[in-house]
Amino acid sequence: MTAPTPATRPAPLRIGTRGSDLALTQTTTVAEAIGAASGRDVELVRIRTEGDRSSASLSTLGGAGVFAAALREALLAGECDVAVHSLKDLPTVPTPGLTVAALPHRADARDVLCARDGRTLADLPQGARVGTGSPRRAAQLRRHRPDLEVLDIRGNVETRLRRTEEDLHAVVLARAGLTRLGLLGRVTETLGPDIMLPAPGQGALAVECRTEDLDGPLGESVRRIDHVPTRLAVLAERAVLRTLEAGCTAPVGAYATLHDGEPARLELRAGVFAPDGGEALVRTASTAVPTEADVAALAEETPDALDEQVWNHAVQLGERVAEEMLAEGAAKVAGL
Ligand SMILES: NCc1[nH]cc(CCC(=O)O)c1CC(=O)O
Repeated sequence: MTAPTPATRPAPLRIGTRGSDLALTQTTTVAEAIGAASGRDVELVRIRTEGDRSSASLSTLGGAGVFAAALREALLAGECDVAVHSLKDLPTVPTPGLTVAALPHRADARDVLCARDGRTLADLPQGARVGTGSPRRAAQLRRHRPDLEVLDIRGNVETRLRRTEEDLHAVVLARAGLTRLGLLGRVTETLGPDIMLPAPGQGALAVECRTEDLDGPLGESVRRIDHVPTRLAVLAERAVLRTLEAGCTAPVGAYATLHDGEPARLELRAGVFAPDGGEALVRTASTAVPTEADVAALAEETPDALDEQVWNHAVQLGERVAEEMLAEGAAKVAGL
């Protein structure tokens, strides 16, 4: 390869990231993908966030998006050009001036159990102590195993895993995070969506940039790593969360999958769970969506029609399911 002359080579894309091991591996993967897809140089910029500093319980920390807020401020202030977030930690309310330009291919969205002695949820000892900081996971654990003692835990993935060698029998974590950290060996059971409905957007990353950069070379570079099936699925999942007016720590789960065919079908399962594990309201629904090939053709010919002809199908599926759930008392069940 011949190096372009320095005068014409654009400055590296500066990609903002949180400093945790998980955030760094995630951002490195995205940075490499953008670099490979666009041929541009990329560099990582570390941004410290309140969520990383505080050891307070996640559900008591200043509300939605503590992890995302500092990264977004850095992006708006021009300290970086692109921010990489875990989608499930991103509030559904849009930030003026910022746009999620790419949702790359998502990893396995499911939750997993990491237990002592290779145990599964069904064969944990009576009254076992299980750690999670997530009201959604706690409610579903109690639903299947009312005898468990569910403890609120915090900290990064390694810290939480270590507790299974100390005072806990098990912890529940996102499979995607363990995959990225090379820690899949610690998984003793992958929990299906019928047992543990994942958080909306779990396993997906969101690549955000300033809206003003969308139509330029930066937007063009980032959009290359967008993945249609992921975008469809997470739009439906997050529409559930938004319509229920629930935050990212509410006991709400949603999981959508795309099934091939002519037309393709997007299937959504959504649920709200009473914190004590007593009640649950779970609904499934599906809708026809254009095939990936049709979406690619539209993106080429009439990109302005994508919202109307593609993405709205997913959003409306999520809204419809959430509205049905609200009519059946979802807000009361989940304590929203
Ligand atoms: N809330 C913390 C968080 N944010 C994203 C992930 C994992 C990866 C993902 O879901 O994208 C995790 C850890 C976990 O829930 O186990």
